[in-house]
Amino acid sequence: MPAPVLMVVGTASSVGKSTLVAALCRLAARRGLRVAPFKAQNMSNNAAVTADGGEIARSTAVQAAAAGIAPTVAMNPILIKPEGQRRSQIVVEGKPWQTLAAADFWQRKALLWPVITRNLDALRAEYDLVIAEGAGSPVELNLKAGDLVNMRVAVYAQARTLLVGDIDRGGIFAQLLGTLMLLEPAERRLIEGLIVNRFRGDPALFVDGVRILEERGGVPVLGVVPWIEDLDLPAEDAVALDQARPAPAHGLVIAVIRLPAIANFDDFDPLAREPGVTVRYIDYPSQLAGAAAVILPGTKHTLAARRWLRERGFDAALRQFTGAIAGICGGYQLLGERISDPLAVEGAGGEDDGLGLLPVETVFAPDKQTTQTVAKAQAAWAGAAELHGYEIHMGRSRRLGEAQPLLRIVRRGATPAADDDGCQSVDGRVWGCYLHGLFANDEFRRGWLRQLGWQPAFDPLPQTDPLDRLADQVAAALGSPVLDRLFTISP
Ligand SMILES: NC(=O)CC[C@H](N)C(=O)O
Repeated sequence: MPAPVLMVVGTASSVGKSTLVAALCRLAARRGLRVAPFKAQNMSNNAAVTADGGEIARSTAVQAAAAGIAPTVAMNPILIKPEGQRRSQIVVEGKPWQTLAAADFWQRKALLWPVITRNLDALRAEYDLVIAEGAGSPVELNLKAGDLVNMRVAVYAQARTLLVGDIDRGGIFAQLLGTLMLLEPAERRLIEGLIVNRFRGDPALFVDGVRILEERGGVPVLGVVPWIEDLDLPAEDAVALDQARPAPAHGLVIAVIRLPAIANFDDFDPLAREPGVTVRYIDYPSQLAGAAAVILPGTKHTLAARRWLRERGFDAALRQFTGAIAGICGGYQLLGERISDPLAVEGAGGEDDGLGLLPVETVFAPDKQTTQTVAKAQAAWAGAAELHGYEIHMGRSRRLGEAQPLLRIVRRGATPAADDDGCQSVDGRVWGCYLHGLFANDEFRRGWLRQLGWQPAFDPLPQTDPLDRLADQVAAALGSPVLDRLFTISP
């Protein structure tokens, strides 16, 4: 018997589906179930790399961590990575498939349905329970014919389906009842209940709301989940950056330039978590004022980001900036002298000068490098500990002349390596490399921060795993009888 599927769909994107799936994964795992997350298709430039070098959405990797398992490409068989200008790289089962304009993807989508069912079936054969996540709203009526990720998956798996709405953005009745109304009868029958997410204040004040939803909707409200402050999980996509309130500038300020098609910006979450450090996402050179360092993050479209930096006046501003300058992956490529994409691997390709802050040249290759990578830093401040991170890039960079590397790669996946990566200026003030996840390494992160003048005011308190905190809150909101029912695996 294939494992049952529990599915979470939402009334819109960013209503909290991913977080709820992560919470349910942790709660099911706590009950001893072997549980796996699944999202048929995700659109995000925040990616993770699996042990065998496949690329999947970061949010799915977080859900796998919540389930206590290592992520695999089966859990997110299709990942769409937008490059801007309505083009995206389509990653299928962890590897780039094609780079397509939106209209062409729409034409070719149907080819991908067997990929989705094959991977979902495989998870259902391996685990006791699969918790699947939809995308956006399941009733975008104009897009429904091409659906690969919402009710088509629910119907295929006959999934018990939860519909989540976000009360914080308002219109909760229209969100939930409107969505129910627009589902086809065969889809509607799969809806096991509603969840009201992000409720601020006392849920006792919403009892009338619950009654009205149940009367009008004809399905139970399974829980009113409170607004959870500072959850600190990696954001699913760059929408989160637009919603983030500007952080008050106190202590040491690190500016991160919000490049077009910004990728893997959760690289900087560990910096923001340090006491006395503020990470400020910036759009204009004037916002560099007061920053001790500036970071150029990854980007899915390096040459487009290059032009954007020039247009915004960042070239001169970065030359005049006296603090530290760091670049990760696409950001590292941008710091170099030259960027060439002769095969138009990204966008329309072409070539351009880089910012000229590191003696490095980058050429794009048709094959993508995606690996979990272990390295050692070649800078005294960074300490001697092994650094664990991951690489996701099409570009290959080489140092010019006598330039110093930043890292010595010692392992990629299971394979020992002995390559240099990255580059640092002679005075160490400017550096870049390909390793995402670098700042999650404590010795490296704190070493760099100390270089910038940071002195931890106090040792950070050991924190409870945010996934446990999240799971506890969701468990309290849903209650044991509901969870017992949702996690019943034999009919
Ligand atoms: N993750 C990244 O920043 C990727 C950088 C660049 N777009 C490349 O593929 O090489």
